[in-house]
Amino acid sequence: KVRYYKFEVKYEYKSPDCFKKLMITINGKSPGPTIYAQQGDTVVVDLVNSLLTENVAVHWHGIRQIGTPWADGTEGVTQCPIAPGDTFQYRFVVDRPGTYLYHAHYGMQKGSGLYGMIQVALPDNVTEPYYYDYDRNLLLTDWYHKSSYELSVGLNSIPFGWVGEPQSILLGGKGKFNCSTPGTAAGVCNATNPECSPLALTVVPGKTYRLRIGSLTSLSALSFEIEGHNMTVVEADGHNVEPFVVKNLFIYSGETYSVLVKADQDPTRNYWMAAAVVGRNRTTPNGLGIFNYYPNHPSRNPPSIPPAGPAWNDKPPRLAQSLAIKALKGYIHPPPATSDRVIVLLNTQNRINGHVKWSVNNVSFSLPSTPYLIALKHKLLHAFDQTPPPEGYDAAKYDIFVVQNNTNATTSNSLYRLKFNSVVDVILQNANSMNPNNSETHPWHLHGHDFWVLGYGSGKFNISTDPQSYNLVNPIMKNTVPVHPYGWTALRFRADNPGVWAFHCHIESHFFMGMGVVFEEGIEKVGRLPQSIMGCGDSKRFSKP
Ligand SMILES: O=C1O[C@H]([C@@H](O)CO)C(O)=C1O
Repeated sequence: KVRYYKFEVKYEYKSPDCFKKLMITINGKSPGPTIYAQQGDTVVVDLVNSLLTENVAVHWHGIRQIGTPWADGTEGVTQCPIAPGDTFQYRFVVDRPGTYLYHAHYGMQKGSGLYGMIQVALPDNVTEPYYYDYDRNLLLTDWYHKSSYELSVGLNSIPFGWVGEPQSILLGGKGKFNCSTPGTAAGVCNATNPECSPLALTVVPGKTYRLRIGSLTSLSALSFEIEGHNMTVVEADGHNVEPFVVKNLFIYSGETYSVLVKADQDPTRNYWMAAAVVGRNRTTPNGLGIFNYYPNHPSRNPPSIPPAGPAWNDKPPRLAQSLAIKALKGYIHPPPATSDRVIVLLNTQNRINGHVKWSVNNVSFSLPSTPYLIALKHKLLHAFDQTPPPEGYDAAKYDIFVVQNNTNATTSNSLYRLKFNSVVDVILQNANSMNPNNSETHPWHLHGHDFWVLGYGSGKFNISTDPQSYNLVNPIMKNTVPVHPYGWTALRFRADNPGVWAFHCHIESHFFMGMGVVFEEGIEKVGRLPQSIMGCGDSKRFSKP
């Protein structure tokens, strides 16, 4: 079946957290419409760029784009940006059931509100290996009052202007900024604006809900909880997991989870839903919503104090959750026992020509003006740096626990070329940032694939001993995974999807500052590229019919 959507993308004044600012909406809303489809369907989205003076591109996060690498929506990698006034048609098959996301993938536009969720149902007559009465979704985001332009100019300036902590956390696009915060200009914040009434999720007492939770924060790692209720995690990034019960769910930007929640508490009242920042010293108030027991009024505040959330710097429970996620028996995709290539990616923050950057093996990523997919397919080899990026770093000499100068860091748009169908291991190695005693959590997202998560560890990855601890029995497959502070995360994937695929930190500002790499595989197997992706850089000449 074909699922057709028309998305009109434009700027509007909105007050999602009571503070009025320009934001990007889809058909007048943010989050945009949820895309509903069934496994095997073709999704068609006609994206109308009504931003007037701004380009756009939309990425379908978690959809592998098998056979349609040009529909991945990654500006500079798989397509030229969509110019104002243009309509671009995305057409792709959703080949796996589960919970996915979509969001802008052009500059730092995601942070302006261009995002939503994708739900892919099982084929008829196939049921989930768990029971629920109703299916709901919830998108978590963080929210800045400055425009994404102001934020990106700061990041690119000397001296460096950091984006700082967001002003609000939004649940389903709604939050509540305290309008009496000092420095808030008169007239821009209105606490009684109905646009910022809290999100209410209405439940019928006694029923079990499958709650599909996705995070598309620009910066924040979150802990989500529903006051007084346990949640049973059953799905992660579209894969069934061995169920485990949590009181609070840690979720990083780019991840999705399904949890089962039973409305089994006192039905005469409502309960708080709360999302708290973790991993960074939080100054953002917790995002709140109402878990509304029918027939209580959805706007009736719960009688209790909202949950405070866990301490931001309590790391062990976060690592423990990562380690708890295992593929569900009966749904295990066994990984290949060995790999053909191991790429170690050292994540560092450093200064290049006075600019603060993030680098991978001392290379800070920049996008070429001709998208790689077009450059490689049409052999425009001058379009990007042909020097292969480093396979690793000098682990014997590098102390990950201290601030390092990394004076050899450079900016480059080179990419990793993978042998088609080879098995690749990627080790994400975290390190100290430019601030003493600080290492951050980075959620890394791979386009075009699901990867096996083979393991997590603390400290420096040891290539001769740590692989012995890999989980090759029931590892989960995911498309986004955290690398914890001063830790490592080991992934394996098969380079079997012809195309060019970004792999990057899903923190908007970190990717903007260079924290990413690109993989190419099987470019010769990619079919004829559509005209519609052309028109920028050296691809101008192909855009003429
Ligand atoms: O990229 C970043 O820069 C700041 C800080 O390290 C410099 O002010 C921060 O917290 C980041 O994540």
